Amino acid sequence: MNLIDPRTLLLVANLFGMLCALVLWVQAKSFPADIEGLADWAKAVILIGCASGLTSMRGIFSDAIAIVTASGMLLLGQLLLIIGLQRFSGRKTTWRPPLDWIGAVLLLMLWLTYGSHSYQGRLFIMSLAHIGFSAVGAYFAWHAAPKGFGSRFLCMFFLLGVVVATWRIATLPITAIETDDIFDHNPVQQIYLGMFSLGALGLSIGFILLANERLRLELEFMATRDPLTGALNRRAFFSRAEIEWARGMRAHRPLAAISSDIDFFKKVNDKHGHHIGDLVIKDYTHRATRMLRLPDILARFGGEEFVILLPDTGMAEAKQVAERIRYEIENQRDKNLPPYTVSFGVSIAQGDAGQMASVEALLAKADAALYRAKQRGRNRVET
Ligand SMILES: Nc1nc2c(ncn2[C@@H]2O[C@H](COP(=O)(O)OP(=O)(O)OP(=O)(O)O)[C@@H](O)[C@H]2O)c(=O)[nH]1
Repeated sequence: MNLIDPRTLLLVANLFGMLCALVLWVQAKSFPADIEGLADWAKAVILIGCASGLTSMRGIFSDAIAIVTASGMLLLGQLLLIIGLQRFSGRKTTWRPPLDWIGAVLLLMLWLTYGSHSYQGRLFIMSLAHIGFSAVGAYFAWHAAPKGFGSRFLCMFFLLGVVVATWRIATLPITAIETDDIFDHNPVQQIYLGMFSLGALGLSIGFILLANERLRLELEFMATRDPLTGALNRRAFFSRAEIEWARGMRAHRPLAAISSDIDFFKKVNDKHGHHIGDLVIKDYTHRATRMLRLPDILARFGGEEFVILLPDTGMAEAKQVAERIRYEIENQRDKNLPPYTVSFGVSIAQGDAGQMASVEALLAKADAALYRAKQRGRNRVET
């Protein structure tokens, strides 16, 4: 029975696989350096493609090439998929036990080819190795960030690899005809080959999707966040603040803004160096953020200057928040950082139309209050 010519299917799937390798290669060259693993995947897909190509040359090339070398390339390709995923996830790469196992499998393959001439034995061993790699791949794909469609798609194709190889082992006894031909006309073998070829293609597409999702998140982060602290930048702050402003006005709810500035920050830099200055800025961001509620927005406007927006918050409460942060910064010191203090200026819009014209006007009032706090000795809250 001939469902579809297996050689044709293998050839077409490999061709698409090579195109995916090209895409992965271009991505590896053009994506930010911290998105790792793409080059490993490109190499892996090429290795797996070449292994399938050699396999399809059974009878033309010697068994040492068409069986043993092809199996070695296939296993190395599968290992590279895992290595690529480990790099992508920022994990330590594990070459060593897997390379030893691959060596052991190849010795066994040599014996099954030239010693016992067991086609079924070779299928069994290779399916077993495939189950192992696919299961590990599914684990890493599931845990890869971002946990979006790409990670799930990739995980599904690895799991499909586990299922297909398990099914192939389970059907070995009922297809136990010693044909010694990978392209035998047994439908189980044809489905296995087809699923295997499409599986490699699906994995490549999954990894491309995953890497693209990571890139999109990184670009989004770069466009909206301050790189030093991870706090919102000025542009992102205003787009969020406009929404809160409109919401507050419509519901007649107050909206508070707190401007803050680290005191004598120039001295911190001069005395302890720019690196410690950076750590102080990060420390302030981290600790102030921890003391805010979920709808509150903290943004770094540049240097040591920060703005906090508190939706649905009146003057007394906003002043309390600023005072709490000021007190915490002054009294709960990180022993590895120099002591520092922060000044605050608080302003609110009551939520009544006509009372204050815009977010900019609200911030200007908070800045004026901050200026007074600096004038009146720093390390204080003014309204
Ligand atoms: N380490 C570090 N320093 C920065 C950064 N951005 C700005 N600065 C420094 O922050 C200092 C701000 O100094 P000033 O504006 O004079 O204010 P100040 O010394 O904090 O004095 P007051 O605000 O009046 O209390 C400058 O020396 C800047 O070089 C940054 O990202 N990292």
